[in-house]
Amino acid sequence: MAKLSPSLLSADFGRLAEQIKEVETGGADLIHLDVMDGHFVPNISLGIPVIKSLRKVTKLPFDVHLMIEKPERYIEDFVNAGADIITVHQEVSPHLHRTIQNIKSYDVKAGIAINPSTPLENIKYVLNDIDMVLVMTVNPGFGGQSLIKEMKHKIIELKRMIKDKGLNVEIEVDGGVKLENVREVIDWGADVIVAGSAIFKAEDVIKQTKKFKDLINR
Ligand SMILES: O=C(CO)[C@@H](O)[C@H](O)COP(=O)(O)O
Repeated sequence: MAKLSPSLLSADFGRLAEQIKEVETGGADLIHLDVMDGHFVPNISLGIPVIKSLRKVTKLPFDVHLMIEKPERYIEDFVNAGADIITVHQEVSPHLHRTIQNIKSYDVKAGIAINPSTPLENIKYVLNDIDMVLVMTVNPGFGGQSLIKEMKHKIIELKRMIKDKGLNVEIEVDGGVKLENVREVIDWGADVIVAGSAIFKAEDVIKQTKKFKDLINR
């Protein structure tokens, strides 16, 4: 069964604790935290102290997506802040294998994120070492964009690669996932669904999270 990881990027930043409780009540499986540095992506979001404070609010796993340059410098800080999964971008990690080893040395799950234009070839030789691939289905940096249709083929191909190698690697799909297309995205091969604006911009966040869960479990 696929899991739901609501992205706090579209939440009300003045009520983050409350909004986490709402998606938890609605049945969220993880909490997706987007960290942006204004360099790798043209936006700045939240960082280590915010994650540390939010860690007291819930026991749900923290799925931390680092959209930052030189992520290897901050792995220990994010572990100490309470991350359960740390995902770094392939595009900013020339020593990706070393960074993965570093994440795993803390007993935390390691994910690799790839931008829409990044080929699967770039992660082929580290697939054995990771727990998750985060496929960006929008250009990273902002919530509320539309899913890039071509990513369907990437997700299907990645699923086949993982299956052929007999690996236990999850595919997380991030960007433009709505109630209208979540079933389709799961059919392509998604194991973890990230949804930001489709959840937090809804009038009733608890009800909307439940709707996502119902569709995912169908
Ligand atoms: O990483 C990102 C954006 O860079 C995402 O996690 C977004 O926050 C997803 O938002 P929606 O497309 O679901 O609104």
